[in-house]
Amino acid sequence: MQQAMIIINPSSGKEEALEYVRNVEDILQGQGYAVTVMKTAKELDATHFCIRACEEHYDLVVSIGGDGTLHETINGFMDQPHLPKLAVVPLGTVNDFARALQIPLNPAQAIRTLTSSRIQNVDIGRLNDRFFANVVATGSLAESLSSVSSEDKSRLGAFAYLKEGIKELAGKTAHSLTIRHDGQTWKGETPLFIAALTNSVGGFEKLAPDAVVDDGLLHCFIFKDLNLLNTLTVSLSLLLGSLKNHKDVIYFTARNVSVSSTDPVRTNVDGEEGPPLPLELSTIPRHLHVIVPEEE
Ligand SMILES: Nc1ncnc2c1ncn2[C@@H]1O[C@H](COP(=O)(O)OP(=O)(O)OP(=O)(O)O)[C@@H](O)[C@H]1O
Repeated sequence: MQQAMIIINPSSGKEEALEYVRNVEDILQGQGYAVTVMKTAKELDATHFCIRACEEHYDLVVSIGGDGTLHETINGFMDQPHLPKLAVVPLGTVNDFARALQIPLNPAQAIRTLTSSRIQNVDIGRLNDRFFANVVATGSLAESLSSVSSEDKSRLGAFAYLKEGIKELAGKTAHSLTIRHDGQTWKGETPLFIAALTNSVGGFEKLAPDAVVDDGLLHCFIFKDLNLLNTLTVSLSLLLGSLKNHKDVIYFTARNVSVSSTDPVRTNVDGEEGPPLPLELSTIPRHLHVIVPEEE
């Protein structure tokens, strides 16, 4: 019999996660799976549960929660010879991974995706000794992103990040970063560096419109300068999907990127606070096997 593990964060979204578990169990049992439900109680539980699913040769892991739960879940896949398929029921406020894969943001509809026979192979990102699913950001603006409140994210969606960013611009100076890729080195002051695996970052689905989930590439943006005036034009470019053409933005793609600084600089990884610099970033192409909706 095939085995499925449901990893659920009961605190995700508006604490409505548990309502959906019965539904997911019914669908999986209807497909012939023996189902194990694992509820997270604290940080890293999802990683430990997923490691167990790999070691015990589960066929499927279903992550029910926000991007934070998904991030912890995929880190359970690290260095595992057996990888179960992955399914996602998004319950967070941003849900970049689901957006990038056209998994419905409505949980009831996302659950119906579990009956799909379509598997999408998806790149995973490596950051030092851990994985990421969507994005790594660093610089003084990225530091402020970790402090965006859940209330603001629920109320304002992606614009919560713009609000926090604009507030931050008034107060802080840019850090000096060294960014290396493909034999090239960029050195300079920047308030924000972003490396995205998918098109959707912070809920902005057009931030990296050229990013395809299985292109094996990091889509990187260096913001050369963000004063209050050009932030307006950068924001407009962000909404229109033309950020890479903005005069104050450097865009490049790479398979390997390193970022360092002489300053102590923090990072934001998949929407949560990440490790401090230095960073070694790379991709593992098509490493995840994700259940996605059937093509229309
Ligand atoms: N039972 C729990 N109670 C509180 N926090 C938990 C629990 N289980 C896991 N966590 C932590 O909650 C963090 C955030 O979870 P997640 O991102 O899934 O939900 P969210 O905060 O609702 O989503 P979003 O960030 O999109 O708003 C996880 O990274 C995890 O460490």
